[in-house]
Amino acid sequence: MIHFRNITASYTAPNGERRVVVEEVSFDIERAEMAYLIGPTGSGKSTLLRMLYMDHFPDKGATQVGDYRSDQISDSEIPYLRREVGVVFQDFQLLPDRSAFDNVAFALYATGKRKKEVRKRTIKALTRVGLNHKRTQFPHELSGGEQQRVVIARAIANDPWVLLADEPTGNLDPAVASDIQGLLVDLHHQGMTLLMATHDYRLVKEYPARTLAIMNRQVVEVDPDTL
Ligand SMILES: Nc1ncnc2c1ncn2[C@@H]1O[C@H](COP(=O)(O)OP(=O)(O)OP(=O)(O)O)[C@@H](O)[C@H]1O
Repeated sequence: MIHFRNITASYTAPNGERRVVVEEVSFDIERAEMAYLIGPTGSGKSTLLRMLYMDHFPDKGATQVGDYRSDQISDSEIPYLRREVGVVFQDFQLLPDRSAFDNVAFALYATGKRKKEVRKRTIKALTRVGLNHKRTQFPHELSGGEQQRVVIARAIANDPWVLLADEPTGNLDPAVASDIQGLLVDLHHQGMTLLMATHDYRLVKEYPARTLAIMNRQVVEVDPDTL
């Protein structure tokens, strides 16, 4: 499960001024649950996700992801936490000079897996996203939607129990965005915990799920039908 417990988070501007993003926020995401995170630009959606893969730490309170707590985790444990957490961003961040296969395999080699295991997991992940037949192609030979499928394959190759998606469809045409959202929802139906930051209320309505909104530094539950 995921816990946000009394989280206050901020950034310090170059002039030293502290800008509070969220204040005294608490909520939980159960294992195998799906939830959207919505809110205006700059409201703190990415910041909440970053606090789950421990790329940003709260000033007050603690986040918990599985067995890892932000106030107890050591630097050396962070890579282990990140094996349990798949992350998908809007900008695909694929290596341009590597094939789809190698982009996924690269992430697995980084965790010290052997060649045979890497190959097995890479093919499994590319098959799950429907792109194994294009595994030898380079990112520039793939459409935006296909590139995002490779990114999702890379994120799930380590079999994480939770997927954090930050505007994963933000750069895609509406029809392709729906396809990718459908793929993420399928993964959720297969048991993946999914927390997704989005601006795209159309997708929230198309694939309704628990919806959390950041408003005035707080996180509140909203009814997706009212969006
Ligand atoms: N590294 C940083 N240093 C300083 N301020 C930051 C940093 N990252 C984010 N911020 C500020 O924190 C606030 C929250 O940013 P965040 O990216 O979490 O919002 P968001 O809801 O994800 O926005 P968007 O919808 O535009 O992606 C914004 O005011 C942003 O300018």
